[in-house]
Amino acid sequence: MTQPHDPALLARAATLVDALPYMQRYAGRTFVVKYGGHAMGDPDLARDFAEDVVLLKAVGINPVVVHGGGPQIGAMLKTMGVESQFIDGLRVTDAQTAQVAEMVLCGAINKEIVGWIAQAGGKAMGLSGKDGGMVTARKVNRTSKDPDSLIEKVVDLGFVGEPDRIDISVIETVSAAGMIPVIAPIAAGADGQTYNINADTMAGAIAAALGAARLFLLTDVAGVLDKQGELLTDLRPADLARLRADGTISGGMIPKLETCLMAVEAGCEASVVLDGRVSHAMLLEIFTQEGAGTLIQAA
Ligand SMILES: Nc1ncnc2c1ncn2[C@@H]1O[C@H](COP(=O)(O)OP(=O)(O)O)[C@@H](O)[C@H]1O
Ligand SMILES: CC(=O)N[C@@H](CCC(=O)OP(=O)(O)O)C(=O)O
Repeated sequence: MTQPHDPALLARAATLVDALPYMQRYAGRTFVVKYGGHAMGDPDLARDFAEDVVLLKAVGINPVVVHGGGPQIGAMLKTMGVESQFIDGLRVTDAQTAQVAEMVLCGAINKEIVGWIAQAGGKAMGLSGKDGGMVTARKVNRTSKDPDSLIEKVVDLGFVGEPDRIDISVIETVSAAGMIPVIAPIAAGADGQTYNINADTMAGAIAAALGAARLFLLTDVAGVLDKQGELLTDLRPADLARLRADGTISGGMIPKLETCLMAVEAGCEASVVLDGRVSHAMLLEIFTQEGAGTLIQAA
């Protein structure tokens, strides 16, 4: 028998041994992973993402995937000659747009992710907030101040919703059956109407309801960056308020961090903003001491 003295082989074994305490710590816990529409464009990254999720399941963690698909909804609407308007990062959604969002998110995208997970050797179950009555949505309204009169006006976003009530039994049943739930951010309201939900918001609410050990938001930057462009590795609620007040965070990062904060204040142990453009970023964050991205914890 040959002795494995090859340093490269020993390094591989060391990597696995280093991961052992993290596997033991998280076995049986739930991780909610938000996979955004921008990250889906690259087939190599999609394969790596599916492998990460299947690996988590194989070591006894319960991954729950919530996906977006904003660019794909936009592309479909464009072929129909419809332009979307966004307010605070939310797509103003009329009845036709809600129908297209449901078709794109619950159809092709959801099944594509289920397919990637199958390719990686896992079993996934595609769902939306409607399935099994998992999520009941309520309508979102925004207010804006009229610059002349300074009177607050309600801005109607149409059929944009946010989770109002979450029944976690469907997710738990699917996970307990050895499958990975893959959830599209569409839900019905108490009135039976279909609502389009921002995928970060959906993931945060589900992570809170499940008391998840981690909420991962995969995006297209290294994490939350300071004004010099350096990665901020650890943030607490007071830091977030300061970064917002001094303009360090803007645009899509504002609702993303609001979601992270809401999730940790409502029962999820920590949220992480991670670079979805980096292969296996999630494994590095979970199974190495160095971690990756920005970790957000409650005070
Ligand atoms: N301080 C910051 N650090 C990192 N990204 C920031 C910051 N402030 C604003 N952003 C912007 O937030 C974006 C991520 O939000 P968003 O575009 O909504 O992501 P996604 O489409 O993945 O949900 C980044 O691409 C970046 O342009
Ligand atoms: C209300 C609202 O804005 N819904 C989003 C849902 C998809 C989404 O959030 O996708 P990403 O994560 O890829 O951006 C939309 O219509 O684009």
